[in-house]
Amino acid sequence: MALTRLVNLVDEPLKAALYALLLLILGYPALVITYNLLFHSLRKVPGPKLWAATLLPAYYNRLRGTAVFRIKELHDQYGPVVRVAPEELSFIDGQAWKDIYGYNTANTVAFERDALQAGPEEAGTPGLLRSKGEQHNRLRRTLNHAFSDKALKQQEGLIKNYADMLIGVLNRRAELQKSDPDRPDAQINMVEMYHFTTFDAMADLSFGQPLGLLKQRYTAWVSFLLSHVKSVAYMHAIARWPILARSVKYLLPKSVKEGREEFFGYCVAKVEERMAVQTERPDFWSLIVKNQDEKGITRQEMYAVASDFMVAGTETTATLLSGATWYLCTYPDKMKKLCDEIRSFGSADELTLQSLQNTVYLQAVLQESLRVYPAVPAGGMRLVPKEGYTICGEYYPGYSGPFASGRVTCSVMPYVANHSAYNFHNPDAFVPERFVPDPPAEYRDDKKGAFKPFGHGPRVCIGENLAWHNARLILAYVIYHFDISLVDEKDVWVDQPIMELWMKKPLLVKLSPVQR
Ligand code: HEM
Repeated sequence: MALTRLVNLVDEPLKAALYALLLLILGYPALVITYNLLFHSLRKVPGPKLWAATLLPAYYNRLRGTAVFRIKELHDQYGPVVRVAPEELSFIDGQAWKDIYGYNTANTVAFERDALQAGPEEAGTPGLLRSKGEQHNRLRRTLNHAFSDKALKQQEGLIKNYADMLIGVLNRRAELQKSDPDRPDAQINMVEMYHFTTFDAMADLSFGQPLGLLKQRYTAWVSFLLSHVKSVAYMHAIARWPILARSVKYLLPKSVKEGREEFFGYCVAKVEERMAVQTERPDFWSLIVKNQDEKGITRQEMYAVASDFMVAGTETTATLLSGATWYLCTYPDKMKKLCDEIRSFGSADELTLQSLQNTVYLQAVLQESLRVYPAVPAGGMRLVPKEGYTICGEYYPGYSGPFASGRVTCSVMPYVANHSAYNFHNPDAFVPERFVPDPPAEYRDDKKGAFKPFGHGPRVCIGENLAWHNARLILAYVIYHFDISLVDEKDVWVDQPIMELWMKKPLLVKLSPVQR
């Protein structure tokens, strides 16, 4: 009414312009929704109409940290492929890993990573996570030297040093817990402890010096990294709306912007300090610089890569260890089996990278932990090639029409695939036995091809071997030295939002040193 009165006050040409504007404001969304539902190239893909019509349900859930859980329910309802946004598809079949994430060959095409998911560029040049094509191939070739089996053997002493330090800190806390349980520093939050250990170890490998977290309990780095990941999740959501995409950087709160700058500035300074020193220590840069070919890596790329390693190689391993600890405490029979295996070693010195490679149950526990509580739960988004592609036997177009980005995004979300009864029997239960060489009959038909916690293809995690060694060593050390139980046995700790990564709560435990 008020609008009609306003329109009545103005003369005819202006009136016409106002009506046109009104039509545009109301008509454009109606046009987009009609197009998305009735004419879109993905209109026949199963899924709820509301999610297909607009971005709102997908990104409302992403911003609340509930998208992955909702998408799991949608797969239960609609099957192995679901249209989860106007131009986005989610798959859970193991074949989708090969089709979407596989290599470029004579018969297959490597899909490009959807850059919107990684947030804006910090370094002026992409590191490993954001690079594409030839630059990605070159960086991968150069950086592989730091992650080879030979490199890992050389790094063993360095990695063990941090596992030892962790046990030292836990011993002191366990003593306090016994003598004065009410002191705040008698609390043992295993999420924090694992973060400190993996951050210190990764900083030593990336910068030639630790952050000193295990010594000083300085948490700013860890909390910065988690808020950085959260900010990337927000920026990702904003960038999906083309009208807002260009202003993403400016929409960030000042504190987050400053935090990101500080983090990157620190990476630059530490790489510079490290490069000023001639050393034979087997950290990443010794191995990379010594072995690089003439194309090598630029200084700017080194800054970006160091920042990638600190983001990708720390929180992930700490998440795996935290998840494994909670599930083991929640399933005492599994904890007992693991204790029997690890405590059969004659001494802690016998726990080596090599000896732990042969521990069947420890390996099964870590695999099952990554299945039920995947460290990268939402996975990596990819763009369907423009000319379209066949995924799981069905052809999907790569052009999504005149609205939004025009590209079709697709992914396999590890949490969704791993918790689906389509792939796994008893999917929500923690059953390491499904990963031992001769699994119980009911788990023999599990579709293990759907389980790819480190991704697949040309962008598979470069740190996978390092992560396995690190996780085996740290968990074995903790189990060898301590009996662990939860402070609050009723709290379902894994009930946490996912903002790209798990927003982990503190995991408070009681520790008592093993009596031998
Ligand atoms: C449990 C531990 C870990 C898990 C579950 C994990 C998982 C993953 C996954 C799923 C990807 C692929 C993402 C995509 O396809 O878009 C990835 C990539 C990557 N990861 Fe890991 N990661 C772990 C530990 C590490 C460690 C220790 C490092 C060491 C530096 C690392 C460095 C990287 C890097 C640099 C990439 C990007 C690779 C590329 O684009 O070529 N990750 N990781």
